[in-house]
Amino acid sequence: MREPISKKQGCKLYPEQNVNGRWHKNRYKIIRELGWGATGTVYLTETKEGPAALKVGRDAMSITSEVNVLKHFSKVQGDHLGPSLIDVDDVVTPSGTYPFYVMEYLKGEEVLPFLRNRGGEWTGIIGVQLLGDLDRLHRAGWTFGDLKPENLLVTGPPLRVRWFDVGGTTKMGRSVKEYTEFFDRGYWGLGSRKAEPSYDLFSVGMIMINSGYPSRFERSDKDNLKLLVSRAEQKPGLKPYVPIITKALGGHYRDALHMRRELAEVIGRTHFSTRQEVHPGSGKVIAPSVRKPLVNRKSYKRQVQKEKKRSSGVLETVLVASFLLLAYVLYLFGQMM
Ligand SMILES: Nc1ncnc2c1ncn2[C@@H]1O[C@H](COP(=O)(O)OP(=O)(O)OP(=O)(O)O)[C@@H](O)[C@H]1O
Repeated sequence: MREPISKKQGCKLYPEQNVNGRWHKNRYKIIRELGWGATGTVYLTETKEGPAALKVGRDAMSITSEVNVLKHFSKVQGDHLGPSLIDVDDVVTPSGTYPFYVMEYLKGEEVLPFLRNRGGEWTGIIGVQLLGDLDRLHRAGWTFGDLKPENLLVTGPPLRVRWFDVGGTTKMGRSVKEYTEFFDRGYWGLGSRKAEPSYDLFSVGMIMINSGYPSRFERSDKDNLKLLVSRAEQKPGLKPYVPIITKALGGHYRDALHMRRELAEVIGRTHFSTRQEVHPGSGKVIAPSVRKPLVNRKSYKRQVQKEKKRSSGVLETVLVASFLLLAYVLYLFGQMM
């Protein structure tokens, strides 16, 4: 006898089971469970068009509310805000009738492991991508609410952060529907749970801190802003972003674009600036590593002659290095768009 995939949800689906939509008559073959949350269980399924994710819920109300958010997202902007919606229907099983929806299957890497294996610039790049998406969402009158690494995936190539679990998305001005303490400014005593842009920007700051502290940490009884900033300062990968994190946690950004612009500037300044120096004799650009101290006139002349001989090689190296750097910068900036 087959074992149910999951016992946590009302409706149990099995590998190889076919789910037949009651109204639209589409058929979905269940492959395996992807995960489960408060409103239902998500399965990987096979459709005529390829793999998809099917979420079956316990009650129609929460499923309808998620479907409405996904529909709204697709109107807000093409393809980054949440998975695209494919179908909405009911399935009839021996234990009852359950609502389900089918969405784009997001295949990718979890954000924290992704960042752990890359340089600090990627923390900024993921932040820039996220802030661009948040800006579109905010301008449409919504806040994401429960923004945390567990609700994000890095898909690609091209590498792109994507969101799922839209259950916490809340209309501006209301109280956020769902939150997770570490990313919630209310928990840290640094603001209210009112759904507004600064609520999500606080969470972006906390996601950046979380990238340096994967196991997270608890609040203190005293000044939590000071605690969070000092934690960020202790991680070399986060250090360049400390002024931005501080402003986000303090609620000083008026919108996501403002924070995005400053973050992009810091990435450019910190990770892609090269200190080039000009050789006093030849006037050519030399890399800092080949520069030698000039002691007196004789040694200076000798050094100039030596440098002249070496300069064509150095120039070549500098050109190749600059070209590679430029290619890398263009690649990374391409990822931010
Ligand atoms: N479109 C998708 N593509 C791939 N995996 C998905 C997709 N949607 C959800 N998942 C997986 O299924 C899990 C459960 O998702 P779901 O949105 O139901 O709940 P949650 O975010 O874990 O919890 P809650 O709804 O309680 O906040 C996710 O953690 C993710 O691993």
